[in-house]
Amino acid sequence: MLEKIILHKHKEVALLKKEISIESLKQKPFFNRKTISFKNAIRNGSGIIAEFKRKSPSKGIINDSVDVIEITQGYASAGASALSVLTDTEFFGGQISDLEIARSYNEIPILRKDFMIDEFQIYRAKASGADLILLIAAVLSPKKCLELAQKAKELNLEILLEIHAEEELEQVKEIAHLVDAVGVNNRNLKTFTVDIEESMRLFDKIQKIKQGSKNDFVVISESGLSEVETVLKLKEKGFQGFLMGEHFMKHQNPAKACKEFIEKL
Ligand SMILES: O=C(O)c1ccccc1NCC(=O)[C@H](O)[C@H](O)COP(=O)(O)O
Repeated sequence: MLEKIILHKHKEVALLKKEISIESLKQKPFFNRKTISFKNAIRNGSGIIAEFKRKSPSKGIINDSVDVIEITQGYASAGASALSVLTDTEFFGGQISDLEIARSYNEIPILRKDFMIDEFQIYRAKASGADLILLIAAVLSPKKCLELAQKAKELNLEILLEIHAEEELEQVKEIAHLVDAVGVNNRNLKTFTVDIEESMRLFDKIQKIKQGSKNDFVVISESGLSEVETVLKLKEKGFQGFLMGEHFMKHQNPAKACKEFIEKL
């Protein structure tokens, strides 16, 4: 699935680069805004990163009759530390305008959740109001990952580096000095099964890298989270952030679901 997404992403980005110049992105009002620190927000709040997600390859349509303003404002009022907004259209039904709208109506950090493969997307993330971008180790060579991380830093964006498996820890080592968050994605992208134990297995190894790098990034668990007890177990292990999409979005009132979840933490 990841291969299929990335193949499509290369075509999408090539087309966009023909239509939109980096110079024009630099002229957008959000491009020069002061970003809000995701890392600080995670450390000082509930740790919940609430995701705006209409559909996904694993679940199909989750909720496609949703209003981005109502839901993201609802998440923020519910006590989410940060928002994650999916901007991929083909596989997740998102739009870059979802991010721009969410930015216009919220004052908490926002992750542009997309498959970043080219610096153009980082300029676009900044121009559309993101505070943080996602780098997925499984789809980037170490060289590309470093290049994109450096570009993000140059634009004052924070970085969430996502891993799925132990083999990707090497990549964490390579750019540990640059990242603001390391996330373990519990979803196996071949089988789509989610296993929270993946987070548990990798936590101590990530901590070791963190100590070695002397960079105090936050550690996040992503995907398949739906039980308060699971989040409490992950918190006890040492995880600081929890990325949750489907559990809130499948609810008739995602903001209410988010509020009730955070109240129980
Ligand atoms: O969600 C998917 O099906 C998916 C498939 C292929 C690549 C990425 C995918 N999800 C992206 C995410 O990381 C999740 O949206 C995020 O962690 C929230 O997960 P969940 O709470 O399970 O909706």
